Amino acid sequence: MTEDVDSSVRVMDIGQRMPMANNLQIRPLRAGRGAQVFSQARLPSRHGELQIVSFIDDAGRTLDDVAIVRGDVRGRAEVPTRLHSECLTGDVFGSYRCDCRDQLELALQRIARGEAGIILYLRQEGRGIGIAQKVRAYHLQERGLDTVEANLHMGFDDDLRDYSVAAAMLRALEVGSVVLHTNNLRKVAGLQQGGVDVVCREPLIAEVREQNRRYLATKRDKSGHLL
Ligand SMILES: Nc1nc2c(ncn2[C@@H]2O[C@H](COP(=O)(O)OP(=O)(O)OP(=O)(O)O)[C@@H](O)[C@H]2O)c(=O)[nH]1
Repeated sequence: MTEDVDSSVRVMDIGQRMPMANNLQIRPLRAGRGAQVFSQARLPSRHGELQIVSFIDDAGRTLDDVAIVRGDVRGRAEVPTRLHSECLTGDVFGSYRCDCRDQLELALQRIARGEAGIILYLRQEGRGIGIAQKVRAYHLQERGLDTVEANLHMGFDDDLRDYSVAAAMLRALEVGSVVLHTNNLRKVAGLQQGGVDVVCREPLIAEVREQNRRYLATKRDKSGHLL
């Protein structure tokens, strides 16, 4: 490991990179595995000056999950941090079926206000079932099932997400401790189990719309979200 001269996170020495063939194998990180920073770049944005950081796992495989970092987070205490689970429909297409995009915007605004902050963009589409199955879940919801019932009907657990990857990424960023912006206590527990010091939780409440009212109620009543 070497340190970039003007970077706020540690990046891999170019000579330590795994062969290209390995880098092309993109697989999810298994629980308990570690991560290293692979590369980073400036990301000037509508939310100010940010950095985007990519990672590899212990076997040298690149991860699809990335960190959006504001300021110098290394060794810093109480860094505002958000774990955002990918939601193609909300994040990209602005769907009102969920509150994902509003939460992402809120999180970006919050870290833009401060000196430091982190958003981990985790490729956990549909709480881990993927986009194809999520569309099927939407179809079932249009026939009367709620979010959890739809997942169960398809033979999945209501939430397949694992936060060990997120913990490994935060450890790789060498963050001192975090303030986690979430309504989901599983995220807090997941990071703590992964050795991240979570000082406290900050709620992240997005606008309730007619189209996402049932989705939010199900999160509160069945998934244990503090809403
Ligand atoms: N399976 C399924 N996943 C959904 C549905 N709507 C949104 N999602 C996914 O749910 C994830 C967001 O998770 P949520 O449970 O809404 O919120 P959270 O991230 O657990 O909690 P917060 O940190 O408080 O936002 C994203 O991966 C979305 O793609 C749905 O109807 N079915």
